Amino acid sequence: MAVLSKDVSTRLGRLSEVYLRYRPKIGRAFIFALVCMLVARVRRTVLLLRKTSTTAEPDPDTTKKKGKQRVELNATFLHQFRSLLRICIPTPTSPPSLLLLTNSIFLLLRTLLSLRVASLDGQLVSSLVRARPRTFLWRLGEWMLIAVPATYVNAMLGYLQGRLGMEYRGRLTRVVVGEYLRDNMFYRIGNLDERIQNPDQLLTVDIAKFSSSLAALWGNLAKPMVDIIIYSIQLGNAVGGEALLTMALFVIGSSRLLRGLTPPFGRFAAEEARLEGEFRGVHANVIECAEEIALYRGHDPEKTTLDTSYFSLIKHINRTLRRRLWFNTAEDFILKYVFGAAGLLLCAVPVFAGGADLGKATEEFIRNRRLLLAGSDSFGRIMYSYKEISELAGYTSRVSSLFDTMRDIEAGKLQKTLIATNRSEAEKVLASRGTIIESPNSEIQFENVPIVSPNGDVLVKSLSFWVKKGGHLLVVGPNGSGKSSLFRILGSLWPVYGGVVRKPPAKDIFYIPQRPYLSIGTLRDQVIYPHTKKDMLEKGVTDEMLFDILKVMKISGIVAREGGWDEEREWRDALSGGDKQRIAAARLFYHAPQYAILDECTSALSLDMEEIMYTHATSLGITLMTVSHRPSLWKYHQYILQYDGQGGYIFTELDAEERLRLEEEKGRLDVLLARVPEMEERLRELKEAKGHGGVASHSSDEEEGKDNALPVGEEAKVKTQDGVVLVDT
Ligand SMILES: Nc1ncnc2c1ncn2[C@@H]1O[C@H](COP(=O)(O)OP(=O)(O)OP(=O)(O)O)[C@@H](O)[C@H]1O
Repeated sequence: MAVLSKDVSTRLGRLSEVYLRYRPKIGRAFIFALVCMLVARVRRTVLLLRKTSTTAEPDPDTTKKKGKQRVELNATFLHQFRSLLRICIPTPTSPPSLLLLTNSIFLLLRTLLSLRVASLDGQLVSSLVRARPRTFLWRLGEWMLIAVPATYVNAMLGYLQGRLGMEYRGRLTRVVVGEYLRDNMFYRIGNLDERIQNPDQLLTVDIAKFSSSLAALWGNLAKPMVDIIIYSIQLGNAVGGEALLTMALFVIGSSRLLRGLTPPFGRFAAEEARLEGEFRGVHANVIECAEEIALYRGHDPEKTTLDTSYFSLIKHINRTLRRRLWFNTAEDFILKYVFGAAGLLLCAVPVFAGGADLGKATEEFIRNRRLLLAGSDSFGRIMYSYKEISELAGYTSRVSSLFDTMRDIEAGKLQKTLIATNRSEAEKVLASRGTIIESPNSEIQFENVPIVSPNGDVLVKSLSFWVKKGGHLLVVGPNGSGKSSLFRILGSLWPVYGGVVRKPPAKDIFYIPQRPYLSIGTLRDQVIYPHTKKDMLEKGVTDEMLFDILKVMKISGIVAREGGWDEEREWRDALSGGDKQRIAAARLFYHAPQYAILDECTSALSLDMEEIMYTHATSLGITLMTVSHRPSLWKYHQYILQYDGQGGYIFTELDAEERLRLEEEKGRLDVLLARVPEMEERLRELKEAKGHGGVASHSSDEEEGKDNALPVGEEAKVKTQDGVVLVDT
């Protein structure tokens, strides 16, 4: 037994002799193997991404399901990310590229400074162990000298990251807002499509989060990668390639384990952003409709809605926090303690391999330990970045969904739940397209145009009518029959699903809606909207002329009352309903377009103000298209488009004067007819009273007629009561 063990130990001794003799070569071979492994891994990833990125168009079915979209680090993410990145960093010489380059230089500087500090640390401890105070003081001085650039570099890194975030945000916001406000996209997103629920949240919070997350990505991912390579080379030289390879395998294994344990942070981030948007939307609604809610005393239902929305949000955040707690525990355990122990083992290799004196061994141990700590910190950052990239994927998916939806809407690919009873017919109608032609003679003409709501409801199957200059049109019909929808088509808010629409350019048609819109700005801005003061002056209009316009609508007093033309206020709350409608009328007079659509815009005006508005508008040469239920407005129109509410309509010339006279006649007759039973009763009573007076009955008709005649006094009574002649006696 003893012989055997002696034999084994001799062999081990020889083996370690061989190992020590060829150690540098073995180390180099292992480092080579490590590099080959890394290259193979990167190549495999790139190939996989290339293969999948060709089919990486976002899946509409997945994006359609609100809040349930898959957010993963896959080819779809890369595809969306690349599109957004092209906006954030358009060219290699654009300002964000230069900022990124500066950032990278500072990141590299920090790594080099860290290397120097690691080495200095080792030398400081070594001089302590060797009891050399002079060397110690020199090294300490050097250490303090390095601290100056090191602190500056750290501060610069924070500053550059912030600047990068702002640069990305500015570029994205400019592009998105440009698209959002082009061609009424803001209307179409909310009304014709249902994919984007809270564009305001996307445009403000989500873009900001995406930008800061993207700005942090470079520092959290690229820098640790560079660090790991540099530290690995340094460590490889110190502890040998074989130890490094063992460590690398260990790191790869545990990182896989951690990745497996990572919850879907991307989906969590996207869902949180969506719920935040909903919560914000409910608050915005309370602010917007404060007066109505207050007058209805609707605080309880509003509170319930707010509570429900907030509860959904915090429920989600709590769930995310719980998942984060378990993940952070596992992450900390693996990264700090398991890696720490492995690192200590690794640093101990050169010490046990022996040879060096105590001072040298201490110096190497401290330096290696420092390098290893920095390396594991970098590795930790990469692992942490995985979580951050997942969140970035969430924001990427949110911001991209806005771009994708806008692109689809532009191409006419809308997604909206159909409520129409005949779904297949609705789908057919929505899939077809009509023609819009700019009218050469500035006339408006609809030829067989269906009026279809965005939900696929066919309101009018095929509508044909025209409006010529001076031929004022009245549109009437039951509620919800499609009167306003006609003008949505005319204003290009809704698509034309068939037939031909001929119309003048958009600038020639002015719209005054049911609810007068008052913008954020000065009193002057309210009258000239959507013009600016500059436009107004270019048009040759002065404040005095605006004042005269207000005088027509008898609202010029508002200028003094509100503190002058340049006064800014929350006009929505500051003006009464009638004031708002008079301002809207003044706006019409200021623009004096060829055509004006007046959609129930005089409901808060008195009859005399209404008359002033209509007569002044016609005197300015504006052709009016009015939607109104008020018979008092009929006389201002020459044509009528009357919906029957069943999909049918009549378009005909309107003899307004005659119609109004007949209407008044009919009204009077209705009053008389309502009094007939009462009068009959009264006559019967009078007859009876006369009978009781002892008058004998006569057989001849003539006699009877005489007997039944009312006494003069009674007849007069009836006349006085009603003010009209009821019975011609
Ligand atoms: N953005 C929209 N999305 C879906 N459906 C809509 C939209 N806007 C209007 N509708 C629907 O289209 C139909 C016609 O609406 P429209 O506003 O044209 O009615 P209207 O005849 O002007 O009614 P009212 O006299 O009450 O103003 C209604 O059933 C309405 O619910």
